[in-house]
Amino acid sequence: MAPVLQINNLSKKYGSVLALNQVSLTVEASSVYGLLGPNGSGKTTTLGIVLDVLHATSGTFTWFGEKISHSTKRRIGAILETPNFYPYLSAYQNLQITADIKNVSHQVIPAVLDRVGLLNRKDSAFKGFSLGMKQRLALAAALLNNPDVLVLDEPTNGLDPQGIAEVRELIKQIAGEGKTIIMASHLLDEVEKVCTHVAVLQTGILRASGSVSSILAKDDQVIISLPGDQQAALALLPQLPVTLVKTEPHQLTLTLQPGFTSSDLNQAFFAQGLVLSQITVKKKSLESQFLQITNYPAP
Ligand SMILES: Nc1ncnc2c1ncn2[C@@H]1O[C@H](COP(=O)(O)OP(=O)(O)OP(=O)(O)O)[C@@H](O)[C@H]1O
Repeated sequence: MAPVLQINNLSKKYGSVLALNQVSLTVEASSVYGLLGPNGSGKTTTLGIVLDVLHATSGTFTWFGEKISHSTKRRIGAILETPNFYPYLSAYQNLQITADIKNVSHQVIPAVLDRVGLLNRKDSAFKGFSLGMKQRLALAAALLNNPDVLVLDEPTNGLDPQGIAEVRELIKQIAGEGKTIIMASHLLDEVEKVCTHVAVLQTGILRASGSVSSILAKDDQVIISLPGDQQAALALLPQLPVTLVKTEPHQLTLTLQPGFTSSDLNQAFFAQGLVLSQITVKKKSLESQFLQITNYPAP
């Protein structure tokens, strides 16, 4: 099956500013793909190009293996900026207008409002909605034509903690129904909580991409507690695919080479008659990984 979105060597210049520099990435079906990067790194530019709002200076992209067209656009729901709903009209009336623009039957509106948890507020005026409710209505509008993929630019920007939690939960639920989601975010924590895959952009350059878990898994540290003979443990380490990071009384901190798990480590010690009282895997946070990828000084 063709990927949902394939981007090949995309570049974009605004005058002398190179906003995107030869970016390539692949978004597979049913993933929640985060475009992560600081302000000005090219996230919105990337989304604008693939949604046909901006023109690339060079490079190509395909949706579902095809060039963008009316029929591929029908399979994409997007929120690039907070939509301009009419403040005095109700949620339902606003969606009627969007449905007419999208040429979708009004019959789907109650189900879509229910989907985003706003059915009980369908007759309330938009102007009285909280920011989180407004964003959920925007998601409802994007879902009206039952797209295969949702494209969201900073979907929780400006929301309070409750609104953030609501919108994140909703995105996860929508993803759980098999839809692909592509979202730009400058929030590491958000990408870590919501996304399955991530591309890290910095000044228009793709610094890293892959599954969030594979990026997080790099250089995980394992802390082992040894009530017994530490010298025997230290003597065993050179025979194992591990690197010793720190030695403390009754405790060693190690990194494991790919493919060698903490349970393999436990077994290797046990086979030598060394019993570990505790193994703790300390995952490298996405933040420290991100800082390393972008060469920012660690805090
Ligand atoms: N219309 C424009 N004209 C000139 N430069 C632009 C324009 N739009 C974006 N840029 C520049 O292109 C670069 C990438 O901007 P872009 O908005 O894509 O980044 P971003 O990662 O989405 O950032 P943010 O999170 O701040 O929206 C920045 O240097 C920005 O100043």
